[in-house]
Amino acid sequence: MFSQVRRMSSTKNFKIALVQMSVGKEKNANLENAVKFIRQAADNGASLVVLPECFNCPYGTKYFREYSEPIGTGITSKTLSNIAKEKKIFLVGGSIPEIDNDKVYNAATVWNPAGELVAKHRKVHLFDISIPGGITFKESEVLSPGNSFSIFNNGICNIGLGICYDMRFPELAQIYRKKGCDMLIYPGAFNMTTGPLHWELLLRSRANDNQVFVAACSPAQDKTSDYIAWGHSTVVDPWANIMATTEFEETIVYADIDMNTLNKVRDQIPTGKQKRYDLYDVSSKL
Ligand SMILES: NC(=O)CCC(=O)C(=O)O
Repeated sequence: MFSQVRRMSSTKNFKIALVQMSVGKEKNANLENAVKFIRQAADNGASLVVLPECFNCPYGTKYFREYSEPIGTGITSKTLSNIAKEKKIFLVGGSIPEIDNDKVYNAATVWNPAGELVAKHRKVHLFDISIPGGITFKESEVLSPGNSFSIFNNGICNIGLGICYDMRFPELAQIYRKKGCDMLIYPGAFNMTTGPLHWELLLRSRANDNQVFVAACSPAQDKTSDYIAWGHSTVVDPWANIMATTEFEETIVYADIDMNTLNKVRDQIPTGKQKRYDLYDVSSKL
């Protein structure tokens, strides 16, 4: 029922690492910190390394334009490309504020082991919420939304990308599954109001709805920053089990991804084949 975008290898396993790093106001220091953790993750056997949302810039609308840079030619792209090539890994470069034709996007990049850019995702759903006594945030004051789906293949499976608030939209995840994805990755930075309530629930829901692996990577918590991140970088399997997680500290979260897990759940609870597309549909317009 679901199309397959591309299968490249008979290997069925790989190790993923989520770098829950501290992010401060010095862009160069953030880049150096990211590189240090990426090296460590690769040396510990990870072939796919993920950075958090906004890993080179504090998360806040007042910072996005100032820290923005073009993807491809900016210092962050060069740094990520070089380290992916040096360690021969796939690298999901969290997200950064990207500038393009004077518009600013919250954009994730993916680099292959040759250091080539293989995917870019601009956050599709902007984080505009207002919870009195909790949190008010309006990304759309500064950012423009992306308008596309973003899938890459790490030689083992197809992986769909979203950024943080994107995980609240089950349709995006469903379309990725329909397009043949076996894993979803969300660089993200939830907060102390919605994090405790929804972060794990959303990750496990997207995994369970679609029978896919889900990984979400947050910055570490910094109580002195304007925006206090929830942390809790997490990997969930297609049964909705939490495979690996953490709390607030700077650390790396590792998980061994085994595609046999995915085949088992899809055989044993075959919801993918039981959809009633004669009654309903969720479809991509692209
Ligand atoms: N950076 C974000 O998109 C935050 C999303 C969030 O906290 C939420 O509750 O959703």
